[in-house]
Amino acid sequence: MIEANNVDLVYGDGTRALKNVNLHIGAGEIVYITGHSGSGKTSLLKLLMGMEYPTKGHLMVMGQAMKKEERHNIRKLRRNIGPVFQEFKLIRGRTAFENIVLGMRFLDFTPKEMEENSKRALEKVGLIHKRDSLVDNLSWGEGQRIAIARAIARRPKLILADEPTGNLDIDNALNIMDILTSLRDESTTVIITTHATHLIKDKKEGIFIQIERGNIELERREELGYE
Ligand SMILES: Nc1ncnc2c1ncn2[C@@H]1O[C@H](COP(=O)(O)OP(=O)(O)OP(=O)(O)O)[C@@H](O)[C@H]1O
Repeated sequence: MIEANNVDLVYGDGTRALKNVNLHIGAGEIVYITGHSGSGKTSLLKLLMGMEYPTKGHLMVMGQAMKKEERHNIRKLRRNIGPVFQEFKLIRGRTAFENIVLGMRFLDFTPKEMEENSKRALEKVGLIHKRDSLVDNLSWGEGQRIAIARAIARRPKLILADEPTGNLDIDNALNIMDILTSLRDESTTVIITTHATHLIKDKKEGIFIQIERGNIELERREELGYE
């Protein structure tokens, strides 16, 4: 699913945001990335989405080489990626349902599939009762859950969530974490960044990656034994 070999990311002003990153992440994994503010978490997700390109090294995402010359193909690859970023940019003046459907446009879904996928996504985030509410009237936490619904309704193979719990209170934050963790299945990989390590301390399976100053300092893989 993701193969990074000796990847560096240097921004235009010379900031070396990622240094020698090596990563091997398979399909159906759950990955938690932690690190202090400015450590490089968002930069890593930007590389995985093709919003930035490696300055050095090789990066493959779902079989696609992530480099500038491949821009056209990377645009197609994005159809299989569900981003959940902190500024979740819901479209005001529209309902929760409309926002989710708008996230599926241009993706070859039939109207019936759009309807069914949106309904399933709203159920998954526990907000089916807000289907016809204007997003303007939702709480911040509800808005974030609609943003997750919008990302998953497209049935992406890779979900990238950047600080998805923002400044939510602990109960809401844990709820969002649980929803995101539950999206992982055999074919769907979920990657979540957070600076709030207490939100993942009870997670018993997954790949735990710690980034500091652009370096991957620690990588731990935990598998849950099935009885
Ligand atoms: N477009 C840019 N141009 C120059 N430097 C940048 C750019 N974006 C990020 N940086 C720098 O790269 C480094 C890593 O930033 P990044 O946003 O990836 O960190 P982060 O771990 O996501 O931080 P936070 O938790 O605060 O969001 C920081 O030093 C940041 O200032």
